[in-house]
Amino acid sequence: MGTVVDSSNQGAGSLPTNKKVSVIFVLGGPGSGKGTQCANIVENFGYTHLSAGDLLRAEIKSGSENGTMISNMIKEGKIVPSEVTIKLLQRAIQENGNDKFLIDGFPRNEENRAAFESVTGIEPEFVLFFDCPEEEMERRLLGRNQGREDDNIDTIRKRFKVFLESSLPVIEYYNSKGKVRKIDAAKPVGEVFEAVKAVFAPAVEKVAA
Ligand SMILES: Nc1ncnc2c1ncn2[C@@H]1O[C@H](COP(=O)(O)OP(=O)(O)O)[C@@H](O)[C@H]1O
Ligand SMILES: Nc1ccn([C@@H]2O[C@H](COP(=O)(O)OP(=O)(O)O)[C@@H](O)[C@H]2O)c(=O)n1
Ligand SMILES: [Mg+2]
Repeated sequence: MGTVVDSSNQGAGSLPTNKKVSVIFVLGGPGSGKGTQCANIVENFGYTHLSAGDLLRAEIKSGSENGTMISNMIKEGKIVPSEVTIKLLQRAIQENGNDKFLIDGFPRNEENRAAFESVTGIEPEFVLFFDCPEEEMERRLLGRNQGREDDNIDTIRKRFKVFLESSLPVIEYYNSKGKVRKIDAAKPVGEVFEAVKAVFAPAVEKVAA
């Protein structure tokens, strides 16, 4: 597949159709509140929310040939090969009229990160990182009640391990590039959103004293 990267388009990315988009990666452990806060950001700042997990679950439901493989990986808390997830993300971006996207739960490992960058040419504007202790995330996941096959204690433990071993290094990578905006996600939803708003609100110019 051909990758079209317009080198004059500094900072923003290009997809193979050459649609120029601005992307924010929304990362954090399972249950840290990514989906909840993305809904708030959509309402207030005009982004389109793309959850990698939601796209994978929709792919299972659609009866796709990859459905069984995806379903087995989600039940084990494993990360689906990036070519599958990236195809779903690319399609969702191309089908949408918006040019501003929150990509939630992706990239989850180095393979996700490197493949997305080389296939799409997109670099995130920044990474929103929801930092939350495991005990709190566990409590939230066990109370989520969305009927998810992976919200059971065995799979939750596996997901935490994958987060520490594979996803945190991606956050570290972006941190070393100065791109991470870390949020204390252990607080109540409204307080977390206040911190999120401070990241999205346009910088106020400092007035010289
Ligand atoms: N700040 C918060 N305090 C308490 N519960 C929360 C908070 N944010 C989200 N939740 C709840 O925790 C669960 C997981 O949140 P969700 O947004 O689905 O997280 P993620 O997408 O990171 O897994 C949901 O039931 C949600 O309502
Ligand atoms: N980039 C991604 C995102 C999710 N997934 C799979 O989908 C599962 C659920 O992801 P999710 O983002 O919906 O989960 P939460 O962090 O919202 O609880 C993960 O545990 C992985 O099995 C993946 O394989 N690759
Ligand atoms: Mg989620």
